[in-house]
Amino acid sequence: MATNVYIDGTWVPASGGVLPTHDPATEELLEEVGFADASDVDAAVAAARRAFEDPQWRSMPPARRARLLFDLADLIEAHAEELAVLETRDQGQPVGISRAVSVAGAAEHFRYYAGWVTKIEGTTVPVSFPDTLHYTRREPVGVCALITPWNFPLMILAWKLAPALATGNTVVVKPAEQTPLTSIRLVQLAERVGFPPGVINLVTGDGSTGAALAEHPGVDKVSFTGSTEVGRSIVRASAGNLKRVTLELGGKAPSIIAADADIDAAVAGNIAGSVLNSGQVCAAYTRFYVDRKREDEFVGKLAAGVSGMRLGPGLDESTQLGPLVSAEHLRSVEQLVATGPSEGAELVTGGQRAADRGWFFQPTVFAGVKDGMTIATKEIFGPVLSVLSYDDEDELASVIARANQTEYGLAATVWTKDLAVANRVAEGIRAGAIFINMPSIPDMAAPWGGFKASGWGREMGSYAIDAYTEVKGVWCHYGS
Ligand SMILES: NC(=O)c1ccc[n+]([C@@H]2O[C@H](COP(=O)([O-])OP(=O)(O)OC[C@H]3O[C@@H](n4cnc5c(N)ncnc54)[C@H](O)[C@@H]3O)[C@@H](O)[C@H]2O)c1
Repeated sequence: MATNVYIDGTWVPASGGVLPTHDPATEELLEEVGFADASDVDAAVAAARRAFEDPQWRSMPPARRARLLFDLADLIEAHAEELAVLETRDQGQPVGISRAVSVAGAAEHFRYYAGWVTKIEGTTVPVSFPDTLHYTRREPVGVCALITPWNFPLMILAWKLAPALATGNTVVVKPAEQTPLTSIRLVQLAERVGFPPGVINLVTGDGSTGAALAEHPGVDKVSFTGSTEVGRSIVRASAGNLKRVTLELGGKAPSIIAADADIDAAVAGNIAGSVLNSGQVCAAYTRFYVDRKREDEFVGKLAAGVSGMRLGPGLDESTQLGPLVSAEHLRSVEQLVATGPSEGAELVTGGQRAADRGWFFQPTVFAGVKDGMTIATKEIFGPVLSVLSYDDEDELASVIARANQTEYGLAATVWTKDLAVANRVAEGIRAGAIFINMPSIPDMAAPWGGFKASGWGREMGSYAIDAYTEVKGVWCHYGS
């Protein structure tokens, strides 16, 4: 079954063969899934188009569409443990994170957008043309390609699928090749809920499958979460028919720790905000700008905190840090970490692969990091924390300027008891989400997305309703 793709309500063998997916904790082959080629993508897009035009979906009463999404949320919860274990086996994250963040987050996302379905309203507009009523309608964009990454595969698919369906679109889902299993399972659950055939299609495959979707003239919108580099190629590929494009891309979030911060709370919160899922988080805090007066204390406690964390397989309930997702990603983290000492940073703890078997990497802290160093500028996407420093709070403007010296702008955080400092940082940092005295946590009701090269558009809340709809203005002349 896993080697099949889901097109027009039927599981059919993929035309491009199979792709392996591995358990990152053991390196063992977990399963082979279908490798969809361009002909599968064609078929999936055609099915999504037919379903989009079919009155069975197009004219489905909103309350019925809402019911489908509520039912899917319930079914996810009914299969919560199975999904959590599957996510951990495929992705590596500790099973507690799979339960509390990935699965619970996915179910709540479907429930939240189920609530929206019956509340997507237009407006009336007081146009100056005489005897004329102007009103707006919100209509679905059409066929949406949902292309997802490997770090939170189930939850990020929910971020896209729930609002896309809530607004009446049809979709072709393309999960990351490293972690396709929970996306396949989610689509199987959606099938049981009773979405009409063709509303949801799934093509597993690698970047070539994603590229075929991004280029396809039958796709109206691409919603992509992944690397900034691939995001750029999606924009280029989408130019042909000027697809709508939403991009959630990379990050290099700064954390500013003021002299008056409660250092114990700042250390705990920054650890939570940086090494969750072994740092494979787009909004992970990675650059720590600490007032020099508190630097030694902060570095010491940060290093003690991360080096005391339990590394292990995600299925072990006591594990706090799981493996990285793949051998390739482990190599990339190792290479970037190696630049730290060679460019003059002080390695305080970690810095090495943590086991011979499984793609584990030690949580790593560097001190004495300078702004231009590779570890302070490149997205590492691993448990690697770089501490920089600044001289005193009069320099807040310059700290903000240094924190802004990055192509990214997804998230940032500040740790202080002074509300004026907190709000100056919130105002000055060019990023889509600023967390004051707290770890970075997305919430389905709040906008999520990046400034600069961290992306285009916003997901979540009412912003996702905007992202998956077109606005139509209707002019109605009723005079003689
Ligand atoms: N901003 C956010 O909300 C957010 C959330 C999670 C992850 N991310 C980012 O995702 C990245 C890690 O994920 P990744 O390594 O899976 O990203 P990636 O860009 O390598 O892959 C993401 C997806 O795109 C597909 N893909 C690859 N090449 C493609 C192409 N040319 N055309 C179309 N699709 C293509 C992949 O198969 C995969 O499904 C990090 O940069 C991280 O910051 C961002």
